[in-house]
Amino acid sequence: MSEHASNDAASDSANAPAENPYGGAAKTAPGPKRVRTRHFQNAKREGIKITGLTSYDALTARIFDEAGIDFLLVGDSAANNVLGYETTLPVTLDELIPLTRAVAGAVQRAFVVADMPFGSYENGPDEALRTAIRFMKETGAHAVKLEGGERSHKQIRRVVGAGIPVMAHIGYTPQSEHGLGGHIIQGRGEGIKQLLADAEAVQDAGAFAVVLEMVPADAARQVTELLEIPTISVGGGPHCDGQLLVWTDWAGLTTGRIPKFVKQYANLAGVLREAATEWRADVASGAYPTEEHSY
Ligand SMILES: Nc1nc(=O)c2c([nH]1)NC[C@@H]1CN(c3ccc(C(=O)N[C@@H](CCC(=O)O)C(=O)O)cc3)CN21
Ligand SMILES: CC(C)C(=O)C(=O)O
Ligand SMILES: [Mg+2]
Repeated sequence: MSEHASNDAASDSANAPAENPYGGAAKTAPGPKRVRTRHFQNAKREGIKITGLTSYDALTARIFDEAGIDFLLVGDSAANNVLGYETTLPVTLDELIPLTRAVAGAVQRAFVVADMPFGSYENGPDEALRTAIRFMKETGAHAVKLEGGERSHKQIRRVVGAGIPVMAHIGYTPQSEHGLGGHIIQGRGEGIKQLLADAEAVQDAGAFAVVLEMVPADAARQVTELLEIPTISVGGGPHCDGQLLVWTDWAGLTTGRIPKFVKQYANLAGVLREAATEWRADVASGAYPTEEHSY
């Protein structure tokens, strides 16, 4: 939703651009003052790319908001990236609520999406609405996201019917890793039929946007052309209406294996490791603290 090329960040050095004395990118992003669901629709119509990053805390939320990222997803990927679980399956609604509140409380412009965790909506529309209401009441998020296409149609419809915007998520759905048999690309070959059916289903149910995770670029292009609502790619190639990445992968903070679809825009793990090593040495040698850091 910015007029700027989406890879502006790549050309910025780690140092702050001159225009902002506080560091970081421009304080005022182009486009709307506060992003709303209609801006997602407008962006698709006008061919302006939508940008999203995950965020799990107030500090990163403020930075990404200032940089003009259009939406922040408080992903259940906090399971991996904050809480240290192997998969997203164990994380609970009670664990995600405080993280979501931190993000929603820190933004001025970005649209905040709360990711419904495994076990908080599959039982049916009543459970889905109960979960969505808790997120909206207790966190200040602007929308919820849940996984599944045809299988989640009733849940999406009920939540949307209560006035809560829903971002859908089809293709590879990490909460069903074991059902899908691993981290497997979806929508390949005959799989395109299910992907298109899922896409139609979530649009029909009233979702305002849909995440396409780990699907071939051509399949994502077909979905994007088929739907009126915007498609958001996470490993769905360049033809989608928007792009989303897990911030810790994108910023090089994740130290394990990262998916092939990620492009790293920084090396935070390296920066922090170096800083910690230097600080440890300074404390050992007495170089820190000096008088200027003492009372
Ligand atoms: N740090 C992190 N990044 C993510 O993208 C992410 C999470 N955590 N947690 C929740 C889900 C899980 N996701 C994943 C997890 C693994 C792969 C993966 O291993 N992909 C391989 C194999 C692809 C293939 O089948 O060939 C890859 O190289 O992309 C992809 C997405 C996406 N989400
Ligand atoms: C990978 C994205 C789409 C997600 O659902 C998450 O971060 O939890
Ligand atoms: Mg998720």
